[in-house]
Amino acid sequence: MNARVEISSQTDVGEPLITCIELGHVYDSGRGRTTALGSVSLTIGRGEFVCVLGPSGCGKTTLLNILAGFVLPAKGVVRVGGHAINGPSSERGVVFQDYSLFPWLTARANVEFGLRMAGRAARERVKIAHDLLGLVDLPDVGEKYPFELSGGMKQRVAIARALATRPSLLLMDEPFAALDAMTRGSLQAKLVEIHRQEQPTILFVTHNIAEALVLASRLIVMSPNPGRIVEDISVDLPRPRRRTAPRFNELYEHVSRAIGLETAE
Ligand SMILES: Nc1ncnc2c1ncn2[C@@H]1O[C@H](COP(=O)(O)OP(=O)(O)OP(=O)(O)O)[C@@H](O)[C@H]1O
Repeated sequence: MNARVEISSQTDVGEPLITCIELGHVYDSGRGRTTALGSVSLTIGRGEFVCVLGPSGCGKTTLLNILAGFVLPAKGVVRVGGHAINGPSSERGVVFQDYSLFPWLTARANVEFGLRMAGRAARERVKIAHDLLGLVDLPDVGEKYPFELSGGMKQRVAIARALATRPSLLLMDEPFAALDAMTRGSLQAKLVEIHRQEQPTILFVTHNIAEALVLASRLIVMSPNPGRIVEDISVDLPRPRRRTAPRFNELYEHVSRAIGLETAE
């Protein structure tokens, strides 16, 4: 039976933090041009937790990299906090899938890195790193190097590092994709808790529909050729989210269809 599912779209985002107007990007590799983003218009409010979903190649990472300041868009307008993006900034914390910690620095020095770049005093850096390593449940690993940490621990340190400068925006590109299911579940719960406590705006790219439904208050579903937004869904599930709840499954099925998946993951 294919029951009709009521889906509410996001309408009121409160005070906007991110504004994209007809954002487009084309990669020209010399061997051909790829339109990674067609025309993306999007407003994200302060404090929202937004997951971006969509099949491979629909432009999720490109959108994230534009917001991070790593990629200059070919056309359109993009503003964060009312300002145009000119490059990377400590206002925007970034966490990638592959941990991307500096291997020659201890966990504590990794967390302190952005603060050091910003010229913050040593005593203040030590205190912030200590507090953030506590927040991600790693109070005792400060003097360890990345090679001494598990994948889940490294990703916790990467989250602590991204939070150190208290960015208004946290950009996360499949940060838990390489982790086993148990570690992934515990980091999802940790991130929900961090969002509740610190209230950063989070833009989180994932392929995993269940993960998006556990985390986000809003889902942006994208489609490829060219990359564009096809659905903007308000996640009306109470917290803590239960994967067995009928509404969870309804939304799961709806998003699967929007992405073009026939079967559940
Ligand atoms: N540096 C690049 N040079 C040329 N083409 C690129 C480059 N980066 C991405 N592309 C192309 O742009 C399109 C969008 O890529 P993007 O990585 O943004 O998609 P995605 O949705 O994040 O994919 P995935 O889920 O597989 O990570 C794809 O067709 C990709 O091949």
